[in-house]
Amino acid sequence: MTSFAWLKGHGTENDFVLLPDPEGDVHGTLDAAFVAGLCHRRRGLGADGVMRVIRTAALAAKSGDPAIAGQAAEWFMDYRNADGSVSEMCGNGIRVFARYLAEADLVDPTGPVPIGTRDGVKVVTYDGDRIAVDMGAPTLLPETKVSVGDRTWPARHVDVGNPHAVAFVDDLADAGTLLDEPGFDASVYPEGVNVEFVVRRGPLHVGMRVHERGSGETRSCGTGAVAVAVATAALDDVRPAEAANRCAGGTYRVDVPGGTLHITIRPDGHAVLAGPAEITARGEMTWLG
Ligand SMILES: N[C@@H](CCC[C@H](N)C(=O)O)C(=O)O
Repeated sequence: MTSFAWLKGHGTENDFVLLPDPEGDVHGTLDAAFVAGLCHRRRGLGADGVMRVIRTAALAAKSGDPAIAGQAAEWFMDYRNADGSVSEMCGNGIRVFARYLAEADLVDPTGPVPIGTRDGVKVVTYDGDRIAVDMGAPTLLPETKVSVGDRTWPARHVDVGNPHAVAFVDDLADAGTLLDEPGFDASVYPEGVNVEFVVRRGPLHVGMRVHERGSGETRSCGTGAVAVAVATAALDDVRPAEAANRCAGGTYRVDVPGGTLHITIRPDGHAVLAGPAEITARGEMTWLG
C-alpha cells in the first residue's frame, strides 16, 4: 500500500481535497470509487470534490485527449465531484487550486497564472487573501424549469462551461432541505445540472443556495454564483456589455451560506469571479477504504 500527499482547502466553504500528482504516476485514472470514498463525510476526509494537481502535458500524454494537449498552461485542474463524476469546471475549486500552486512555489503569484481545465484555460490573479478567475463568457440560454417536491419554478439556463439552472424564489427556505436532487428537464440537461435558488437583497446584490450536480447541497459554488449574476443581469434587462457601466463597475455581490463572492461582468461579456481561497490542512495518507 503506497502513501501519497494530500491537502484540504476551501473557497467560501466549498471544500476540496487536493492530490498533488505532477506527472500523473500516483493516481492513475483517478478512480471514481476512490474519489467518492475520500469525499464521504463519514467514511472519508469529507469534501465537495477532489482536484488532482497534474501537469497539462502529463495528463495529455496519459489521456490522449487533444483538447487537453492543446492547452497553454503548465498545470491542469483534474476535477471530480464528490460522487466521482467529472465536471468541466469549478469556480471555487480553481481558486483553491491556484492558492495551492502559489503556496507550493509552483507559480509566480505576482502575475496572471493560466490553469488548464476541461472547459479550456482559465487565468487567475492573486490579490492578498482573494483570488480572481476570468471564467470566460457565460452563455444565457432559454428558460427551463426546476422543482422541489410539489413546487415548480421557472429557471434560467446558463452555461458557465458546466450546466446551471437559476430559479428566483421568494425565500431561500422555499427550496426546502435540498437533501434530494431538484427535478429538472433531462432533455435540456442530459448530463445533469447544478441548480441555484436565488433571492434579491438589493441592487447588484443577491443571496443563493445551490444543489450541485454530483455533490448535493454545498455551502458555495463559484460557477453557480456566476450563473446567478448573469441571470440577474438578464432579468434587470442589463446586457453584459452594459453592466460594466451601470453601477460599481458591474460587480454583483452573491451571498452564499459559506460567505460572499463577487462577480464582475466585463464589457466583453466575460465574468470574473473573486473571493477568498485557502489551504487549511496537509498530510500524507495511506488509503485503506
Ligand atoms: N463547486 C463548483 C462546481 C463543481 C462542479 C459541479 N458540481 C458540476 O458538476 O458541474 C464551483 O465552485 O463552481
